[in-house]
Amino acid sequence: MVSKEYISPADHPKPVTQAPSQVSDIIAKSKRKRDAGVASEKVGEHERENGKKSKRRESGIEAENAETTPEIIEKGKKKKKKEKNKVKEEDKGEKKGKKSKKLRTEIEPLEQIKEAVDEPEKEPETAQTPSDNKKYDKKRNKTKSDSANDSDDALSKHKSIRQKLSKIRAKALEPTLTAESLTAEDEPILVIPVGLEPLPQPAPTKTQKYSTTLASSLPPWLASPVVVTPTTTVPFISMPGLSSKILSRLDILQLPYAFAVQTAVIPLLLKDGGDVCISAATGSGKTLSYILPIVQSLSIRVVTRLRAVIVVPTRELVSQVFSTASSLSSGSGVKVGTAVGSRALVAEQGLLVGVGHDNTIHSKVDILITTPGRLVEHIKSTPGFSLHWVKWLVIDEADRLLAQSFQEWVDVVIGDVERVTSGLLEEGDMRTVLEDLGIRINERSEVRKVVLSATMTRDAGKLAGLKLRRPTMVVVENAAKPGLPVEKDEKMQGDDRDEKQDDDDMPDEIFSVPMELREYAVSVVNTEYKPLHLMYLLRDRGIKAGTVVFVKSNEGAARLVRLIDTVVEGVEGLDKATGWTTGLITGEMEKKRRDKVLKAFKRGEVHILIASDLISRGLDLPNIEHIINYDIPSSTRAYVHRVGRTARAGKEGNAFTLVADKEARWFWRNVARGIRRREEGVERLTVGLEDEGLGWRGIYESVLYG
Ligand SMILES: Nc1ncnc2c1ncn2[C@@H]1O[C@H](COP(=O)(O)OP(=O)(O)OP(=O)(O)O)[C@@H](O)[C@H]1O
Repeated sequence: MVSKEYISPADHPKPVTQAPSQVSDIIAKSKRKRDAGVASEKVGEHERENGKKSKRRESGIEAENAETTPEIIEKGKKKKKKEKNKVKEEDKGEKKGKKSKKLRTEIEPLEQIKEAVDEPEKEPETAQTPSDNKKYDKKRNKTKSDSANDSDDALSKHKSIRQKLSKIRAKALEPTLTAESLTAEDEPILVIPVGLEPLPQPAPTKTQKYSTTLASSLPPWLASPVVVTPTTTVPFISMPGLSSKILSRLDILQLPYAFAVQTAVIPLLLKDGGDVCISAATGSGKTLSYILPIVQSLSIRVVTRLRAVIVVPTRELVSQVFSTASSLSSGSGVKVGTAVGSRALVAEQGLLVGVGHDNTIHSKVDILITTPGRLVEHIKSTPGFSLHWVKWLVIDEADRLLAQSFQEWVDVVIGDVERVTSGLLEEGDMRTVLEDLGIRINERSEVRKVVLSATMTRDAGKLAGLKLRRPTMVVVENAAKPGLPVEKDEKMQGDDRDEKQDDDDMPDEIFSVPMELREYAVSVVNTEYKPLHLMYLLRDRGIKAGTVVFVKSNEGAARLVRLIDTVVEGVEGLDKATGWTTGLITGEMEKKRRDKVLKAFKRGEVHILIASDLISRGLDLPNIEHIINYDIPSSTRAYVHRVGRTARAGKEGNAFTLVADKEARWFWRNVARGIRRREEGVERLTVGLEDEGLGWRGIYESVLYG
């Protein structure tokens, strides 16, 4: 049995184990210098402190003397009084400052008039109660007893105030928009309410609101991404930095041209740099954009160590990414492994780590593709499983993964890789000194995070947990038909929709679907006959295969399969005429059964695949031509992923959504208008029901009502 004790921090090789003696001398000298600098700074501080103390002593002596001199007492009182007045003035100013800007602009001229007119009465204003009056008298007496110099000062001050007031008065009486008809004789108090009346304002337009919210609420790296148009393409052979081995693999795989996302992301990841977030439509080739640089960078390694971890949300996606990584790395010696919850943990541990002759534990894989929950299990309970050497951390379908906690996976995984990184940063001090001396050292680089989705969140708060370093956002976007950002309130009003499910759409997010996708809304006149609408649609559009029908629940999906099968069986020869064979795939099925159905669908033995949202993300099946949203998706984001199972890698595809009356408002606002898509937009379709008791309807009715 392997034990965790085998991996002590001392076992981890450090980038620099021993500095050359000459170097250590220099470092020691530089340290002494630094220490001396700190010491002299401290002396300086000490001296400053002494200076302050002596000043304090001096003022202390002054104060002592002052106690014995009546003139100085008087001066002190005056000073206090002045300070008191100053505070009052400041308070007044602060209160004024709190008024809204709008009110200020409207009221200010009026207040100036009011102050000017009220000025002579200002003093009595402060003495309203008998006690106030006494205080006021006292104040006056005190003022009278002031020295002759002071009264001269007061006189000149008073004069200058009066001059200022007359200027203000003159200015305020100039005709203006707000106080056009005012004169000095007007009673200001009567005029002020006029200024409070709301001024006519231009009605705020929705477009303004969207653009400002989106731009202003984002940090600069999210607000100004690297934008690539989806039609951009270059031959891999002309892409700088690709090794001959990789080029020959691409050649074997018959992939001569890089897709748009790959043209931007591959060169970025081949160079050193910060983390990268990628937002590109479904089926645009995001997987290859990160697998390729990872495989190339690892193909020069000597020892197998866990250096890349790719996290995806489902087991199906683990298999899919594994297949891309394996085919690209074939012949390079890079070892790819998977970790998924469906396998026994112990069996999987044996596949991921092994014990060498010298009893040291080593990783059996360079790249691990895993679901988040299983990754956490290995971190916590697999002896010798370590993220210490991890150079790449990929989070695919990031918006979904970040929305779900899976044993607090973000904290556990990021916490683990951050520990490694912070260790490197400490070593970085030493590195800087060495590099300053012109000495290059071999170093491990920081963990590089690659975060992807077709509906990448622009919520910086959600991304914060990933602790991104110097991030760059890459967006593959067409500007053909800009969609309006989704507005949260609109969605929440969506009839019988589940608010919680809608929560993953941020207000003001903009989504895109592939340009090759044609979209239709099929209106469901009578929801009782919804399954029939689906069947008529299939029949009328001549759809025979390559179709995935999305249903909102596992139960609903299973029910729909039974219903269609029964109706089809009820009409003699119908199954032959339509050519339909149905298959079911939902989350509650065993992985083995799910794989079987998917394989049958891939082979074309299953024509209509009825599925829950389990396969709505990432799944890449080349023969999907049609997507049917039998149940309306739970959010705009969910719609984008569902329909993205077709029209992939530049191929054409169709998406149909059955829309009941009560869902229409939400659909047209959020899906039809809220997504960037081809010029044609979403087309309306209707299917006509047969008369009662006739044709398929007759069979359907007899199945349901006997
Ligand atoms: N350069 C290329 N040339 C031809 N085909 C490619 C290229 N890159 C990727 N593909 C193919 O495009 C399809 C879609 O790629 P991928 O699954 O990576 O899309 P994606 O952007 O991850 O989509 P999603 O967001 O739905 O997961 C795959 O079948 C893949 O093999």
